[in-house]
Amino acid sequence: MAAIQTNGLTKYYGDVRGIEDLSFDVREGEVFGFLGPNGAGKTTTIRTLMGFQSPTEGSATVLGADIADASALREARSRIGFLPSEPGFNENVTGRRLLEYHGSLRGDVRSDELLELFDPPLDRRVGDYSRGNKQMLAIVLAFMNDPDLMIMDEPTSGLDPLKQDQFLEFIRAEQERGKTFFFSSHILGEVRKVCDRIGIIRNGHLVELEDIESLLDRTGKVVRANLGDSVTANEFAIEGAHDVTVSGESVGPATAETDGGEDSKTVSFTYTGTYEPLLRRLLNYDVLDLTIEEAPLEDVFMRFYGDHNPEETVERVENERGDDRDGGGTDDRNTEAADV
Ligand SMILES: Nc1ncnc2c1ncn2[C@@H]1O[C@H](COP(=O)(O)OP(=O)(O)OP(=O)(O)O)[C@@H](O)[C@H]1O
Repeated sequence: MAAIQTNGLTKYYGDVRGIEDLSFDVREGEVFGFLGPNGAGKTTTIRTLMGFQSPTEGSATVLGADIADASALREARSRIGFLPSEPGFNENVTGRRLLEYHGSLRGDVRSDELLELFDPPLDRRVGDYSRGNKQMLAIVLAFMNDPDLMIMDEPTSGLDPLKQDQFLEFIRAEQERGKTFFFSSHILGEVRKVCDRIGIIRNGHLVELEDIESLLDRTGKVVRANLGDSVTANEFAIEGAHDVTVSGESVGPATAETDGGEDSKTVSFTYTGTYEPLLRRLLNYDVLDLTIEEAPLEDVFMRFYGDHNPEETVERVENERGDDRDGGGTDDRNTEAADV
């Protein structure tokens, strides 16, 4: 059974599209990253899956419970942890009080262990917490009853880089214990560290769904080299190099015919090939500095989906996915808001 299954899930806010026709599944035991730029529909998806709002059309199950079935969803939620993007706490009480309160409602089997990793100042008023401390408290509250499925909306926001890494490491360890994760992010770097598969959402549509390695292979790397010798764009017209730039000025895609006429010692481009030809080419130069990094997510969108009509992209993805669907779920329409 899939941990999460959506079928044509759609949510409109009046005339405003939140999400449209989302169909995907999250398998038990996997870490699934849900990526998209601001306003893409990530929070809408999560809030709909949690039963906080009802879909306009389509259906979904979470740990087997139909999100339109309030009592089934309530029961399933005892095994689901939720980490919202902006935890809304009662700011007048201490963290410890909230911990006790949540523990009495949902159970507490591991807050001591969690507090060793994520350590908000429990005896202070939550209203005096920094954003990072609030997020750490939210993490402890979400995990303290040891849920099987964790749904998280931008979970690392507010955490400093060290805590972010610690949190991602924690996710990996939890996955080893058989836990399932569905989380939204707009940071490709963080999802690549932990996710098995990712879905990319844009303008409310799912435009990509695949395992992380395949996506990164297609995305390519951003290469930037400072050379001791002068270079022109044409010299890096190797297969797999895109948008070769010298001196910070784009000269367009490199081809054998193209030579931007630039004379510079810095070259940068996106590269989608294997490393060997790239390194061979670089060996012809006196390389003073070299960085090879993942492309920012926004660039990924621009490269693959920049001018495309989302509907066309969705059609392509659907065709590519073909028989990859389980086909479960119901065909409920216009369901009532779940009472959770
Ligand atoms: N309560 C609401 N009322 C009206 N429109 C909404 C509401 N919530 C979201 N929307 C709209 O739905 C679309 C998707 O928003 P959503 O918050 O789901 O995106 P997101 O991917 O989570 O963005 P972000 O990363 O900025 O949080 C946006 O156009 C947004 O303006």
